[in-house]
Amino acid sequence: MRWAVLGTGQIAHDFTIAMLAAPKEQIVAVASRALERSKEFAEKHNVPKAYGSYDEALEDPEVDIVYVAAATSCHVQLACAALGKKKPVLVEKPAGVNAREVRQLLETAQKNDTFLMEGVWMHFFPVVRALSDAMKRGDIGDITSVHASFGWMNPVDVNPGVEDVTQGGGGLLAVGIYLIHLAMLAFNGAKPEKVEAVGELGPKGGDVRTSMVLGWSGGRQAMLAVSLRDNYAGSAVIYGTKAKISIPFPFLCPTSATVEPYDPKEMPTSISEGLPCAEATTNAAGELISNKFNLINSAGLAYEANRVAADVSQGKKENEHVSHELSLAVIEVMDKVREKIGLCYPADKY
Ligand SMILES: NC(=O)C1=CN([C@@H]2O[C@H](COP(=O)(O)OP(=O)(O)OC[C@H]3O[C@@H](n4cnc5c(N)ncnc54)[C@H](OP(=O)(O)O)[C@@H]3O)[C@@H](O)[C@H]2O)C=CC1
Ligand SMILES: O=C1OC[C@@H](O)[C@H](O)[C@H]1O
Repeated sequence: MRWAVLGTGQIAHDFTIAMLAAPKEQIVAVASRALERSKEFAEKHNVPKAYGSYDEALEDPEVDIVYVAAATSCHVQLACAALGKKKPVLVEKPAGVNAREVRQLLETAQKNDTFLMEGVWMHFFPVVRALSDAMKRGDIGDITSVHASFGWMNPVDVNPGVEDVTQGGGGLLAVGIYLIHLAMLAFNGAKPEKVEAVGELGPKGGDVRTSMVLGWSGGRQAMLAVSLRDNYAGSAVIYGTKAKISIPFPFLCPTSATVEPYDPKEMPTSISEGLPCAEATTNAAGELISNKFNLINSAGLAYEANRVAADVSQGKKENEHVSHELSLAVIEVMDKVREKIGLCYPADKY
């Protein structure tokens, strides 16, 4: 498939590099609000076309599919514009800043009968798929609780965007989303019935530390924490009645996990799967690119891109693991968390 990337930031770079490990996929265009930025990006990554506006990329008949990699605050507008042109869309997480935006996006995809998926790449890691299968088989027993965290010390002066409310920033939407997805995966996709949260807002308005306790029927719980001010462990444990699953850092893009039965007669099982980008992958200039990602394990973005391309080729309109229903359920939980911690986005006013 021929992809256009909208945006030239950290994840746009990482996705473009990761795609070198997806030989059937081609990035044919990159678009930015500023032509000099898309030109620079195109030169660096050997992308044939550079556009100085997002709209130009959407008008390009040689673009089969659009990856919305711009700031969260413009996801809905850009993704709806692409869907309006009948271009299938992979939109970075979160798909929108609130449930109203995500509903609008899902309705636009349905109205245009065009593929849409929110880029919660965690679901496409082979380790996550294997764990999901193990849970469905009952290897862990009945799941009782999930404990997970992710956090880092964001240098706010250098990277204000990630916590800036005007860009849809804040720890909850940036990373808390994965925590909620993991918990819902463990509880077979069910939405929590109770949502409690404590949060702290930073100087750019976004939350910089949020802890959530989610409750499901039968006393099942998830204890989830995100921080942009502390190096949290970034690991996860899923407890069941027969065994526990441990996913080490970085749980949201994992290359390993362990299933440990409580019965001492049973042996623990290790699951591991390396990243798709081969050590020797090079760019057009023959330089090694495998160590040039901005973010951890970004090579795994190829898993997601391959799956999306396969779905689109098969005429699907949504993905089975990150369904429209799941995207909506998770943003509804995040809306409730935001209410508890007093986090508002400009788009909440409309
Ligand atoms: N899946 C994953 O692992 C990750 C996903 N993300 C998600 O990707 C998205 C982008 O994040 P990231 O790449 O880190 O962010 P960056 O700040 O690095 O890049 C964002 C890009 O968005 C474009 N943009 C459009 N409108 C605006 C605006 N009003 N303000 C600022 N930038 C704007 C800019 O491109 P230009 O100026 O060229 O138009 C900019 O380069 C977010 O939604 C984030 O949640 C982020 C990191 C990891
Ligand atoms: O989406 C994300 O996933 C990976 C993290 O390292 C990153 O900061 C976050 O935005």
